[in-house]
Amino acid sequence: MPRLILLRHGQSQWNLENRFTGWVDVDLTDQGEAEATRGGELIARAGFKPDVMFTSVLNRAKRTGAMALEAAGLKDVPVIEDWRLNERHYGGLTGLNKAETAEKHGEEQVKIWRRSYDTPPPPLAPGGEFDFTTDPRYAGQDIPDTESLKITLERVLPYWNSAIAPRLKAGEDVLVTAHGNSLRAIVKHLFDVPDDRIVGVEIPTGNPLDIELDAELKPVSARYLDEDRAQALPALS
Ligand SMILES: O=C(O)[C@H](O)COP(=O)(O)O
Repeated sequence: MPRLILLRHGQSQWNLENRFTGWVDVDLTDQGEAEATRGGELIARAGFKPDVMFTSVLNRAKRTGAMALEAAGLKDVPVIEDWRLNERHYGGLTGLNKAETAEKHGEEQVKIWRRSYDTPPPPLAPGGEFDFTTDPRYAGQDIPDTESLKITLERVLPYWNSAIAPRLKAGEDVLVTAHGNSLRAIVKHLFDVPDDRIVGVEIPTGNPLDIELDAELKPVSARYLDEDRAQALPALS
């Protein structure tokens, strides 16, 4: 049975500062690095040896994956990176402090922007500090200026179907190191979570989510490897 581990990056500088991050390339904190290493140790202890690692193009995910593989003694695992595994694009909220934004717009509005399935934040104004359209990593790509989880899923899922699922269907084991919301999109798809229930799914930083899949890639079992930092998982159907 194919085995999939989803690993959200370790704590980033802007997780610590409570700022909307999205596509900004902030690095891991010391705690984030420790979480990545611990994630790798747990992966090794669980006997997981991925055939391939997929990651986003953002450093916090790439570094978490590299540190985890190193800690697991699996440095030689091939790595494939793609922007479609990036964090959801936080649009005009990018860079703002989450608590200050809640004071300004109200808790309820910020919750809608953060956790509703299909309400995107306001778009990012072009030409500002966080305009990614000139970033060479996205050259030639039709990139968004804001994303809800639904929009995020609509670019994660084609990549899942074309690049990741075929490897699992071929019987390979796969590690995906990515972000809170790109991983929520994958979890929504795999566990068939209804639109109004995905609000309750939170993925902790640096805690490997170990999922055993059947031949049709339906989850057969799922658990966080660090039980002390686990969050509730959707029911297996
Ligand atoms: O992009 C961000 O700010 C975080 O990584 C995820 O944010 P969220 O908890 O608001 O979804």
